Amino acid sequence: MSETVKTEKHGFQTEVGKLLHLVTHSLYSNKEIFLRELVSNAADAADKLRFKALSDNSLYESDGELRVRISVDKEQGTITISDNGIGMTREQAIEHLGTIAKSGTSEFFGQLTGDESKDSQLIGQFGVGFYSAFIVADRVTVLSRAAGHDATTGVQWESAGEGDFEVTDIEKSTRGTDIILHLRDDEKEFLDEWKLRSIVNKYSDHISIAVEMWKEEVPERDGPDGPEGDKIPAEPAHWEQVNAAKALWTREKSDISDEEYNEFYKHISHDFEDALTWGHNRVEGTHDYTSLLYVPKRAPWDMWNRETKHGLKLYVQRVFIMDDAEQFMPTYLRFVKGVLDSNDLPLNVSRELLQDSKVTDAMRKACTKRVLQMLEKTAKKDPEAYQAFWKEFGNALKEGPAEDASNKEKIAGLLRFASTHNDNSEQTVALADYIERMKEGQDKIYYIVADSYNAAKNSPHLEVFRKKGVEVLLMSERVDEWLISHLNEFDAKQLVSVTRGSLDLGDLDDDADKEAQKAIEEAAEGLVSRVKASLGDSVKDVRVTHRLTDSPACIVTDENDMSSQMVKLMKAAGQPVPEQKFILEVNPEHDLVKHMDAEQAEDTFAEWSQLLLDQATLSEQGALDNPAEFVARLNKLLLAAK
Ligand SMILES: Nc1ncnc2c1ncn2[C@@H]1O[C@H](COP(=O)(O)OP(=O)(O)OP(=O)(O)O)[C@@H](O)[C@H]1O
Repeated sequence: MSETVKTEKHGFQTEVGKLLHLVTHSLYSNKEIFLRELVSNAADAADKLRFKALSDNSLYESDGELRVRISVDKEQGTITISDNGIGMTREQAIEHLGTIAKSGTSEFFGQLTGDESKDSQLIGQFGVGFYSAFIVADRVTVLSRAAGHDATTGVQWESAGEGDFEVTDIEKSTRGTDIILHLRDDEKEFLDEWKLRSIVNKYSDHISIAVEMWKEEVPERDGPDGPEGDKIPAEPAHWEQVNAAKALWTREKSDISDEEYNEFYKHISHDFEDALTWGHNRVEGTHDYTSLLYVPKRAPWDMWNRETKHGLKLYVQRVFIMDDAEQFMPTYLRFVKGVLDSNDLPLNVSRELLQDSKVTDAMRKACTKRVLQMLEKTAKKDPEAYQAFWKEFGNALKEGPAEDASNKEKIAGLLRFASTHNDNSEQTVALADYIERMKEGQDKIYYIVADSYNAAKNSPHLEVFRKKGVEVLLMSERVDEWLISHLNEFDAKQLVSVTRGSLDLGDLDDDADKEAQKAIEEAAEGLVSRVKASLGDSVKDVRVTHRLTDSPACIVTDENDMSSQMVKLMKAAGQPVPEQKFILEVNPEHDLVKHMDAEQAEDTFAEWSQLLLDQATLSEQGALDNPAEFVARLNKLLLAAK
């Protein structure tokens, strides 16, 4: 019976096609990373096998020495990266090498601009993995056989990196995967063994499995005493280990260079850029573990995608257990990458077991603290780098006070805001900076939350603060209202909204100020009760303002009511919200209010009152329930004033 070799053609998932196009057209400035990516995959395949073999030792097939081998064939113009890791079945090869499993992939491709330099940076954040092979190869052949499967179940996967790939059944006696790169004509420089060796050294030293390269036979040679002396014996051709093959985190901190830390970071994160900062710690005592945690420079493209996996790489006694162990990092620090190697957890630990383990809790607390300390250190030592971090990750950190009450004060110390102090939209002001600049007699931190930076900056509520030279934090991100509802104080100073409740400037107002306010209030009693009578139920209250100097009126949220920003957020989330009523504050010193006060006809006075309320609502909320009615009323009063 003749054997049938089943060959099938498959189209790539659309996104893979796009990714391949970008890989071949945008990544030419950093070609050598293909080796890092493929060796990384080989090391991952070894890790996965080691993990599976914990419960089924036969998977090693009496070959437990896991390694990656790199060889070149100058005549064929190929480089082969060969591992004896977990391998792939035919179905796995089709799925893993023909589709991208990450959620949100199509959104990612939607972000691409067509501008090659911008896009190549984006791909860096996306991670190209296996497809980086096509940077240097115009054809890639993958031969694989899954551990524990029969030699006849091997698969050959082949593609020229365009629309499709071909898979064929093959026999493969050895377990694992060979990736054969048929180099493009202009990439033949990578056939040079010394070049290849130096790239492997650069990228693979910290990888825990051996990376080996073929060393040709060295014939017998003369020794130091020349042709008459002893000969140096011939060295037969052999596979030579070219990396240290010691997991980086198991080494002494003092022996590891920044470059090595960064290479390892790129290995675990697939980032193209160096990390911003990292912390490497060995903990002994009640718990015994090593953590190596990195803060990236740039936010991943899918940081705001709820389904994105995040978390640390978990090892137990140096055996890889799982990727994306999210139990060790709170969500607001989801951008942290790294490795955790525990000596306390059992080797058969599962995600479920991690969920309610005391060991997990302790490590999570400690890792969270470490990251916050790393950030504090960066903020202190390198404010510029911290500012760059804040731009990328600030909005994630702002989720911290709500999620992690025990570290609230620490997180608050790391927050940065725009403020009236520098009067620009850059978020650079720390709460500690604010406190340092507080006025004599000031005991509170004042802030405003509005829909946009401009709305916050120009809000009438700031008038009195500007007049007195008191700084106000300007907040306008969606997450700010959420943040501020969980952050009531910092360094024992209360955080107070300038648009809420009655304004209490405490000792910022001196006795003369208070006297003057009292006099104005008394003089305006009649005016206030007229406005109250004409607006009736549409407001919660009417009173004389102490916040305004230039505007005629403003609306204020009552102390215990939900802020208007929060109402908007809840509405947007489809949640039921109570009807909102505001307190109208009027400024009797303003000419418009004086003019209105002098109006004898009650119905015209009522029109003015409504106009005042609408104006104040507009400048606070940016919209009115019935804008046409407002315009009609305004026109009527303008015409009457002719
Ligand atoms: N040498 C290999 N041995 C076994 N499986 C492999 C090997 N190389 C790739 N794969 C499989 O192909 C999948 C896709 O690889 P690829 O490098 O594109 O992405 P990834 O490693 O999953 O993701 P990322 O690179 O972003 O971490 C891998 O997840 C793995 O399942």
